[in-house]
Amino acid sequence: MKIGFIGCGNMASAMIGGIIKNQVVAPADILASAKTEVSREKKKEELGIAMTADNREVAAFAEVLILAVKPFYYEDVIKEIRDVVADDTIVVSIAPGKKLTWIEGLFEKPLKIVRTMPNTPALVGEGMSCVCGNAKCSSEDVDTVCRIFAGFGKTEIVEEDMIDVVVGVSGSSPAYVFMFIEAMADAAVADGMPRAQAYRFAAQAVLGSAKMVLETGKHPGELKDMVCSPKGTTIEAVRVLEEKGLRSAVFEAMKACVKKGREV
Ligand SMILES: NC(=O)C1=CN([C@@H]2O[C@H](COP(=O)(O)OP(=O)(O)OC[C@H]3O[C@@H](n4cnc5c(N)ncnc54)[C@H](O)[C@@H]3O)[C@@H](O)[C@H]2O)C=CC1
Ligand SMILES: O=C(O)[C@@H]1CCC=N1
Repeated sequence: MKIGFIGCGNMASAMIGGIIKNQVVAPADILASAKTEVSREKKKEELGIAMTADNREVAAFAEVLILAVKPFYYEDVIKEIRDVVADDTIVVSIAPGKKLTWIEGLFEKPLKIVRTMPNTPALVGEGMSCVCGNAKCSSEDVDTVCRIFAGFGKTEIVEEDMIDVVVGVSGSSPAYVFMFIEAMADAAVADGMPRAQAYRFAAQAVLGSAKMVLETGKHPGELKDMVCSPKGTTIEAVRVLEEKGLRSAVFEAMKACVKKGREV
């Protein structure tokens, strides 16, 4: 299977890294485009794939074509490539807000379009993404995209409306989690821990906690209660987090994120 990426920024690089590491396809079966010679050389070296300046070359090469530019470039890119995209190519969007009908309309011919929402932990094989195909896609086409995305993490099929929510809960959420890790590490540094060690402790605590949610099936509140010893240290931290509005801050942040995605 030939996979093409139009644009090779943060998200495409994370996906390509995961695809290669997990041997979903060989590096020779991936072609990506980038605008500048400097970034083409950098990505060639970093990812070991072929790079081109020509989006139309990528579009003609790909059996699965991933549009990995910012949402506001979608219109120009689709207009540039639409006459070289073969009728049976699976076109994959990773952009928030750009609806299947809008993308279909721009191609001006019936095509298989799949909307997805990945996240950057794809780079380490721990991505979370969703997938939603248009009416032209068979279940095999959707499976093909799921297989690619499963190469760099977990993936679930959703209804299109749910993609806006996925943007908030997994597409963008690594940023909030990194902020949380950074904040915990800052506090540890303030108490005397060397910074590199503080990142290791904070990040491993987040990783282990996430695994407990996924692997025990217990309610997060129950897992929290298991950490809070009576008259102990943790309940003091919980009290302050509630007082400072952690839950409300996360809730409001995600509402703003999802709203922005709907407006794109
Ligand atoms: N960064 C993330 O965590 C996630 C990003 N996304 C989506 O992925 C897409 C890409 O986002 P990022 O990788 O973060 O952005 P980015 O800015 O890192 O990468 C986009 C790349 O596209 C290139 N580009 C722009 N116009 C181009 C053109 N006409 N032809 C070829 N290349 C062109 C840019 O030079 C840049 O390298 C966006 O639609 C974004 O919403 C989705 C989920 C997560
Ligand atoms: O910030 C953004 O717009 C993209 C979409 C989801 C994560 N990053």
